[in-house]
Amino acid sequence: MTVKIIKCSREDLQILQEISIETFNDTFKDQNSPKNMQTYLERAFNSKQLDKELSNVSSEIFFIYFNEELAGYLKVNMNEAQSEKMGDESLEIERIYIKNKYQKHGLGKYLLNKTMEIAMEQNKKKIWLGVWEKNENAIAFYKKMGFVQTGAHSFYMGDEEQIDFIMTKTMI
Ligand SMILES: CC(=O)SCCNC(=O)CCNC(=O)[C@H](O)C(C)(C)COP(=O)(O)OP(=O)(O)OC[C@H]1O[C@@H](n2cnc3c(N)ncnc32)[C@H](O)[C@@H]1OP(=O)(O)O
Repeated sequence: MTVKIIKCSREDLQILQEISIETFNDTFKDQNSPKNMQTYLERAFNSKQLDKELSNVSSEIFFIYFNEELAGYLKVNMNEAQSEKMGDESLEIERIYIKNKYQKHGLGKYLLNKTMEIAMEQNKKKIWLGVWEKNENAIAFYKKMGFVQTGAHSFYMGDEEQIDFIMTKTMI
């Protein structure tokens, strides 16, 4: 098996859009109304929004390939690109999404390790993320990777207010 992680640029917008929509749909469509899903997908993954995110120097997006096939992606945010004001010593994992058929092959852990490398290079003290309280699979993954719950915040899925757990890992 070969695994490669490659940083995205603005030229990757269309592929990023496709994998973002596919993985978000697969993860959440069974627990959310079609209307709320549609509203979220259009807001979060429209071309203008993704181009803005790809152009932001305080964010980095990576694709992960498993045996040359695109299997998932990672988005990390630093400084003012973070979704909450966590300060310059923190780094946010905004998204780790692995396509269904590649889950449980260790790829999430590869992306987490990539995040740790970035955090170390940039002397960050903490890595944090927000994860939907009902996303038990991801919560179990992050706990296994050493994250602990440190708070909660609101998140809007369409017109429904949902609770995200904030989970944090302190860099040693
Ligand atoms: C901030 C956010 O992005 S929140 C949203 C997170 N993303 C999603 O929910 C999208 C759908 N899910 C996924 O993309 C993936 O399942 C992820 C990212 C949650 C996990 O990635 P995977 O590639 O499936 O996990 P991976 O195989 O790397 O597992 C790493 C370790 O976590 C453990 N693990 C993974 N999932 C679980 C689980 N549900 N329960 C317990 N342990 C788990 C594995 O056993 C493995 O342990 P090991 O290191 O002892 O071998």
